[in-house]
Amino acid sequence: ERNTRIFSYAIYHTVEEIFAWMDTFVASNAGLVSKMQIGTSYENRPLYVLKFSTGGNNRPANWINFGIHSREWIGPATGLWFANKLASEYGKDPSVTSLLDKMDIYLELVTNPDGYYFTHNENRMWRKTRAKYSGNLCIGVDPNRNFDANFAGPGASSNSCSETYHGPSVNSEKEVKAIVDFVKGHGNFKVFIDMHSYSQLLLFPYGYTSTKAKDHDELNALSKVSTTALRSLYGTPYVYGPILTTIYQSSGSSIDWAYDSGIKYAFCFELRDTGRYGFLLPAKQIIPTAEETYLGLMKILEHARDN
Ligand SMILES: O=C(O)[C@H](Cc1ccccc1)CC(O)(O)C[N+](=O)[O-]
Ligand SMILES: [Zn+2]
Repeated sequence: ERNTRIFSYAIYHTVEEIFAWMDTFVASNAGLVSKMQIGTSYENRPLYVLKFSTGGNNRPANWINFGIHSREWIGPATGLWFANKLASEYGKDPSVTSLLDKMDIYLELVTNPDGYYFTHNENRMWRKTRAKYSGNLCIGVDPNRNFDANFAGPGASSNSCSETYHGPSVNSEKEVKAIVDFVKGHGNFKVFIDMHSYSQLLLFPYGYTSTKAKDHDELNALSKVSTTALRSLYGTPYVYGPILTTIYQSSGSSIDWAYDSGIKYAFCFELRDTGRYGFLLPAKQIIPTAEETYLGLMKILEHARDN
């Protein structure tokens, strides 16, 4: 019988375990962290966001979401570790402290809870939401094709059985609409990061066009700084660049929408590995992945803090 329930960051957790952890984490960091609900999923699970704030009113903010694709388990696992790291470094690490004295940080640790539950109980390789639409042959919409950014364009599928099915309409997915409404309603986000796996890439807009983003040079230079910091810990190599030329063409993605909504620092991390294990990254790589990613993330957040 386990008399001390210590939460391990070195294993993958179920959605129930993560939700329980959130309440303990918030309770033990009450002055810094609060839990918000931005909506509910298709199957009516809560869409929770952890808010890190040291005061002020609607301060410039950083958004990071994890696990929008449910089979990418390293995302939420990295997010859990990152949340704990931020809380333990505030008041100790000068950079984290100055970041949180000036900006808020919002973390959505389980962005697709229905899909995440499904990967634990039915199909480990599930990617999409679990939404059913009458007239569709298959279940699920790719949430990373459901945003209002050249919706239903090339790099998204109209076939409900496709892994990149864009859904019946823009923001049809409750999990997507909740993010859009919250981010737009807040109106003061400077950073929008969507954490994915795998491939070891740092991507920035655009995916729906070969036209260079107006901030291409700054985002490219920042990507170099971020991936260099990430690689400094364990030598993990990342490739960086615009979505279209670095991975492939895609329409309706979260970061293209965020960027076109005016959030300049819009990035997607494709975490470890490069295909040996792929989505089935062994749990022993969770903490090393989280530690190296923290270094890369901090470079982006520090840049936003200082510019
Ligand atoms: O197809 C995707 O949504 C991501 C690539 C991506 C990432 C950001 C914006 C547009 C596309 C790749 C992945 O993380 O889903 C891995 N995969 O292809 O399964
Ligand atoms: Zn993904």
